Amino acid sequence: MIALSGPIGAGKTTLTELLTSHWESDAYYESVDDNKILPLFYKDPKRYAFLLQIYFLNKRMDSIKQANSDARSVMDRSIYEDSLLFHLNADLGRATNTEVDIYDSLLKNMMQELPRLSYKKNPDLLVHIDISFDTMLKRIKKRGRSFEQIENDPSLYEYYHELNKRYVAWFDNYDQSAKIKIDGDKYDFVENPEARQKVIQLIDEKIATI
Ligand SMILES: Nc1ncnc2c1ncn2[C@@H]1O[C@H](COP(=O)(O)OP(=O)(O)OP(=O)(O)O)[C@@H](O)[C@H]1O
Repeated sequence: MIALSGPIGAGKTTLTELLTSHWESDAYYESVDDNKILPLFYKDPKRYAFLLQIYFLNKRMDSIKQANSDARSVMDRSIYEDSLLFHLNADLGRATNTEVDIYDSLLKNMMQELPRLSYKKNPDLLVHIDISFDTMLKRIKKRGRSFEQIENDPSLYEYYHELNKRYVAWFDNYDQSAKIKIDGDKYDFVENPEARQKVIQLIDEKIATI
């Protein structure tokens, strides 16, 4: 089981498609278009931050349960990034300390590996797509989801900036599985076929060492 991570617009969905078609394995996407809480959250983060996180935890746990049976299944986002996003939101005053404590202990409880459980919840490999803040902004704009646009809400600029910054330490500290970082600025696998081949090769080489 492979989990992808990376900031908004890093290309997680595209890389999930590339890898699963390369390996002929199953992809597990968390659809943004069907998520009814996400636009509400962007409109009123303080009110919906905690509910959104519970929604995501539930969805990601579902994917983990389905994906674990296949060594090459790919999930388009890691459950641990949700925690990064929630803590950022909490630091911005959009969740209370009690909500954060409950969330942290729920995540820990859900992800604890139990010796008698027939399946493992943590991925075999985390593939992190690192992109610069500049690339992140360009991709968000290009994709054009209205609720993500800075033109509609200028405070998102700071939010995205801080999120991009926190991802660096998040990846450095991540220790739930083997991990590999892909330079998404250098290898634009979304647009460039050569970069696609290179990224697949890097990931295949990493898997061979696990
Ligand atoms: N745990 C979370 N808390 C708050 N917002 C979240 C969380 N997870 C995802 N989001 C939001 O959901 C939207 C989709 O994010 P995500 O990075 O999963 O997909 P994406 O941007 O389509 O990724 P990619 O372009 O890399 O395929 C973004 O607006 C992001 O901020």
